Amino acid sequence: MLPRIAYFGPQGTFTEQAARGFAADSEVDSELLPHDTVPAALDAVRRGEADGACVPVENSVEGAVPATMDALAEGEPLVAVAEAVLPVRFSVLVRPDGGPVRTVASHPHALAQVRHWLAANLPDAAVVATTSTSAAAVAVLRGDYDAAVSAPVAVRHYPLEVLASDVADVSDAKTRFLLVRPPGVVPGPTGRDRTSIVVTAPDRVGVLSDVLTELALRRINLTRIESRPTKGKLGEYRFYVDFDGHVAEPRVGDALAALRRHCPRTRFLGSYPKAVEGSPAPAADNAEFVAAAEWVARIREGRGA
Ligand SMILES: O=C(O)C(=O)C[C@]1(C(=O)O)C=C[C@@H](O)C=C1
Repeated sequence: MLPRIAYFGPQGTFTEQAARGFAADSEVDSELLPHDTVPAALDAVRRGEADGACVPVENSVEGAVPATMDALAEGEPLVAVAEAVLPVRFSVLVRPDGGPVRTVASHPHALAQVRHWLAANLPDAAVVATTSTSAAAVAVLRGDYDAAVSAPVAVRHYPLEVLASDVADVSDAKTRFLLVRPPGVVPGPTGRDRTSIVVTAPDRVGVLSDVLTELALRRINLTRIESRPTKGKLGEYRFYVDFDGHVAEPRVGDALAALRRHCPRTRFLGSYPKAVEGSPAPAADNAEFVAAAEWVARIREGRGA
């Protein structure tokens, strides 16, 4: 399906592992194309140089990945067709000939997940942010820094030594990744799907409440809501909303139409199978919505009341 998958690299990131999982599920052999930033991976798809891109969206400890949120809300639309959730535990990598660790580098999300470990084990090391966990490993190899907080697989790609493994302040931390591609036919519902949208709320009283009410009225379970500034006017926000269900389901379609009436700048970011079971599958009471829509259709056609 997706012969070329761009991902947030370089090689050895958690995102590469997620991309490998998506590639393994694909019916065709996929080539994986590393990019140094999330926007670069997404732009490769927009330019037609890749058929899809794998990007991180949120981490259970540090929250949303802003680079991904912004890049999905802006530019040519892309839609998610699959998600993956990976456990996140880190290795601290050093050069084999390295001396004392005075600097330690990683992606800000990774550093935030090992803050306590660093304070306890490398209290004197200066902490430096890099574009990704693997970019930190590359920089250590180059001699720019002394240690990298990386994905455990990074040591297979770079000739570094493991100073510490299984490092994580929160032992069951997880990161969620999306596989996105240009808009096309939405994969069919599976009965345990998630829909993602981004809504730019007009500046009027109660608009966010209207958005949430449209979902609640249709008994649609909200799984995430995040806000980010639009970067235009101060005080103008986008809301990233994830909920259970698939655009093909009548009540989800109804809700999306209602949201679009409240907020004309609503962007569909995809309906895709959930990677983790959580809230109850929404398929159970879809029947009510289908039956009610059929009742209205019969009235309109003069076949009932
Ligand atoms: O740098 C990486 O290895 C990534 O895949 C990025 C990322 C993130 O953006 O959250 C992914 C998982 C970890 O939580 C830390 C970093």
